[in-house]
Amino acid sequence: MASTIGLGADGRPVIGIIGGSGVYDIPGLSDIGWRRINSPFGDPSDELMFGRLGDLQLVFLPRHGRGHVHAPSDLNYRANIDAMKRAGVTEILSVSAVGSLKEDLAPGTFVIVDDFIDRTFAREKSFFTKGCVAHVSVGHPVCPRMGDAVEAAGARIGLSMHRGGTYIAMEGPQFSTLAESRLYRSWGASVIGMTNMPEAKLAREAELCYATVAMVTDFDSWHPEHDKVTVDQVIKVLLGNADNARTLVREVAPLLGARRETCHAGCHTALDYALITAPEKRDPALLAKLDAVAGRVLGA
Ligand SMILES: CSC[C@H]1O[C@H](OP(=O)(O)O)[C@H](O)[C@@H]1O
Ligand SMILES: Nc1ncnc2[nH]cnc12
Repeated sequence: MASTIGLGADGRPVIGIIGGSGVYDIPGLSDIGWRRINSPFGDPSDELMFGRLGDLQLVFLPRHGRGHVHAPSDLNYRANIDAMKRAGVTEILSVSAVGSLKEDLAPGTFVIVDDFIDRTFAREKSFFTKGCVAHVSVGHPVCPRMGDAVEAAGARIGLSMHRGGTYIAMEGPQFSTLAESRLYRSWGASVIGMTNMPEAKLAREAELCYATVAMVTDFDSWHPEHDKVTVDQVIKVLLGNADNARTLVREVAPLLGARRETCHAGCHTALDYALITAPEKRDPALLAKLDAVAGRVLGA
């Protein structure tokens, strides 16, 4: 019998969208309702918006809250991912604004990121802390199946897309210095942002597929002809591309929704060999909090 791990109650995927800067809703869905989902890890950024696209269930979370009230370092990434999992989400597509670290990734380009460098340092990065330690693999932090779907959807609607690229996650909220920007370029990173880590790592811990589509809004600080990033410049490019991002989401959802089996890349079984704390030493209070994230392996 086919495994139903990683599918929703109706045997279909439930698509979660985390909208970044400039993406605070997804128009065009039916049966829309905003609902607060409580998480034992704290407050998610906002209520979650539930809606349908045909026969598919979508769940949307504005990463910074409606009205962009939360800074990257203040986001409760654990609560956001836990709430998505509690809402039944099986895969997360992140939409993010980024600076470009490469000449050929001009503002307006959509990059289907396939790797990350995590330079953040002031955030909770794991669900698995004292009393239930786990180490998941993030060697391939992005779900390749989702990347294929985003690429196909982008081609269908004629978006300027680039498949592959490393996203460097910085702490922020200030943009990079010239020396930092040059350093990241020397490391071969393609784009820079402040939010996708630890989000992607936590999604993996929660056994959710994760992919990000990064909208280039600026050339960060390294470019001799564009040597300063400003929010108004970022917003201008964002507003010009937000509709494209929303169209992309509506186009990619049915492709993701076609799956009827557990993700072949292993995202939905990431915890199979990850727990290391001896069962008799596990902290019952932490185990209770992990009911959604790790219920499959903890038997909750
Ligand atoms: C408004 S520019 C800086 C801001 O935009 C990006 O956020 P997101 O990934 O949520 O689109 C970047 O990481 C910063 O948080
Ligand atoms: N240059 C940049 N650095 C970090 N985050 C960003 N988001 C958009 N542009 C950015």
